[in-house]
Formats: sequence, structure tokens, C-alpha cells
Amino acid sequence: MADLTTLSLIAPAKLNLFLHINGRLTNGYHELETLFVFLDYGDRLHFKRTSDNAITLKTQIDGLPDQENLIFKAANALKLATNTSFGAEISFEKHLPSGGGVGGGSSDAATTLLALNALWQLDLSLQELADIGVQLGADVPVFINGHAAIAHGIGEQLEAVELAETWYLVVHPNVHISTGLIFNDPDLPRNTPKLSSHWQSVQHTNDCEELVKKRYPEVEKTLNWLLKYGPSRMTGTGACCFVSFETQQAAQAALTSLPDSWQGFVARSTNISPAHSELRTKLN
Ligand SMILES: C[C@](O)(CO)[C@H](O)COP(=O)(O)OP(=O)(O)OC[C@H]1O[C@@H](n2ccc(N)nc2=O)[C@H](O)[C@@H]1O
Ligand SMILES: Nc1ncnc2c1ncn2[C@@H]1O[C@H](COP(=O)(O)OP(=O)(O)OP(=O)(O)O)[C@@H](O)[C@H]1O
Repeated sequence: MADLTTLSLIAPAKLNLFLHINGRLTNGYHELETLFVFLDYGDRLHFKRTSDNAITLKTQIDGLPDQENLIFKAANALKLATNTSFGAEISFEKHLPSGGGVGGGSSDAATTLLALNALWQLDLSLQELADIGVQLGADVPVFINGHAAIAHGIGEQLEAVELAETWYLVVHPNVHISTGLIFNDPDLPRNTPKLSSHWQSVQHTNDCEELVKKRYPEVEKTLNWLLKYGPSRMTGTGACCFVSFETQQAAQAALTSLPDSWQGFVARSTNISPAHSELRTKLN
């Protein structure tokens, strides 16, 4: 295996193709059933191994102190768990909207754990990395696991699935939605029964959608605008909404007619996380 000292890796977006809330746990978190798929679009993170024992972020996110950046938190958590004397310099380019429901922060954290596990020669298993990751966010384990999956628990119990890969137009209606606020809203439905093996034969829905549409009318407008292309849905707790297309050209054509006040991107879904595919290529 190559002894790398630098590594550049994608932190891909995810979509929740359906998201059901089955109950509330005593710690305030929610029991979920959700279908995760990855997109070949995301942030890009650059890692350099150092021998000075320090984690340094070379890029900043406006309004977010480094100590609260999930990239920094993930690197520190891995350092604490393993006592390595290596350090890292990390820079990145953000493409994913923050608070967009596409898992940008969680994916950054997972890519950091995967990359530093390799650069610091730690050889932790994916399960060990996911155990560290889940403390940073409920969405981190699926990015560590790296396969499209149905998730239960708070999102960390994963059952791999094979989905038809397709094209998506993802639209961000320029509103930032706090996941915590939606999960704590008294009007959130919390009693959807588990689908279990029936997930393929029912219409996919998101239990947060009605509430988010009420609280953020721009999300409702986005879902309605997308309807002309097919059934539109929201991912996570919003704000991004998506619709699938058979071809890249059709998705691109829809993107060009997007209202100016929104942003969007076209991406292909993948069963294997692009971070895992890239890492495999770079380590061989
Ligand atoms: C909505 C999803 O994106 C669906 O994939 C995830 O469930 C959220 O994942 P995340 O952003 O990594 O979430 P975290 O950072 O762990 O949690 C943010 C907040 O969401 C709420 N939360 C999250 C996950 C969960 N299963 N139940 C919850 O109630 C909690 O109030 C928590 O304080
Ligand atoms: N590297 C990071 N990138 C983006 N947000 C970060 C990062 N580190 C910390 N955060 C914080 O996390 C919050 C949520 O960001 P994130 O992009 O993960 O939301 P999200 O897409 O709604 O996630 P999810 O789908 O997991 O709920 C941001 O508002 C920001 O304060």
C-alpha cells in the first residue's frame, strides 16, 4: 500500500430518498428509517500529513470558528482516539450548501476520518471510524460505511442496498434550515411505522416535508417548481429538494431554467461513495 503524505478527497453529498420518523428516543434523538444514496458531487478536501502534532485548517468558513468546523472536530477526535503524534494541514473547497440537507458537514467529517486514517497509518476499521464519527453527527456513519443503505436507529444502523443509478437535479432555495430546530418542532410527525422490507413497493416520502413547507414557504415553491419534471422531494430536514432524470442532458436543461434566486446542481447517484472510490484508487 502506498505511503502517502498528501491526499485530496471528495466529500460527497447524500440524498435521503425517503425519510421516516418512527419515534422519539429518551435522549431527544429520533428513531429513523431512511434511504441514503450518494451523489458524485461534493466538497473537496486536501490533507497534508505533518509531524508537528497539530491540526491546522488552512481554509475558513465565514462565521464558523475553526474549533466548530466538523473537519477540525473529526481530525481532533481521531487524534484523541489513537494518540498519534502526527498532525495535519487541511484546506478545502466548499460546494455543498450548509444546512441544505445534503450532509455537507457530516460528509466533510467522514472524509477527514477516512483520509487521516490512511495518512496517519492508523489502520482503524470502518466500524471503528463510524463509532468515532457518530459522536460528531448522525449522518457521519453512512459516509464512513460508503454504501447506499437503509438506515435505522439515529441513522447509524446501516443495511446496504443496491439502487438503480440515475441523474438528479438538486435545488437549494437559499434558505438555511437547522436540523435541530426541525427535529424539536412540536408539529413534527413522529409515529410512522417501519416499512422494513416493503420499502421498494411504496411511494417514497419525507416526514419533515409538510412541516418545513409550512415554516419555509420557499421550500414549498421549490417542490412545486420541480413537479413539472417528476415527483419532487426534500432531502433530510431541507432545504434542498430534488427530482430524478433519465439523462444528464434532461437534468442540465432543467437546471438552466432555474429561477435566479435559487441555486442548483446536477449529479449522478452512486451506490459506492465517491470518497471510497477515490481513496481506493489513490491507495493502490
Ligand atoms: C436529517 C438527517 O440528515 C437525515 O439523514 C440526519 O438525521 C441529521 O444528521 P446530522 O445533521 O448529522 O445530525 P446531528 O448533528 O447528529 O443532529 C442534529 C440535531 O438533529 C436532531 N436529530 C438528529 C438525528 C436524529 N436521528 N434524531 C434527531 O433528533 C437532534 O436534535 C440533534 O441535535
Ligand atoms: N465543514 C462544515 N461544513 C458545513 N457546515 C459545517 C461544517 N462544520 C460545521 N458545520 C456546521 O454544521 C451545520 C450543518 O451543516 P450541514 O451542511 O451538515 O447541514 P445539512 O446539510 O443540513 O446536514 P444534514 O443533512 O446532515 O442535516 C452548519 O450550519 C454549520 O454551522
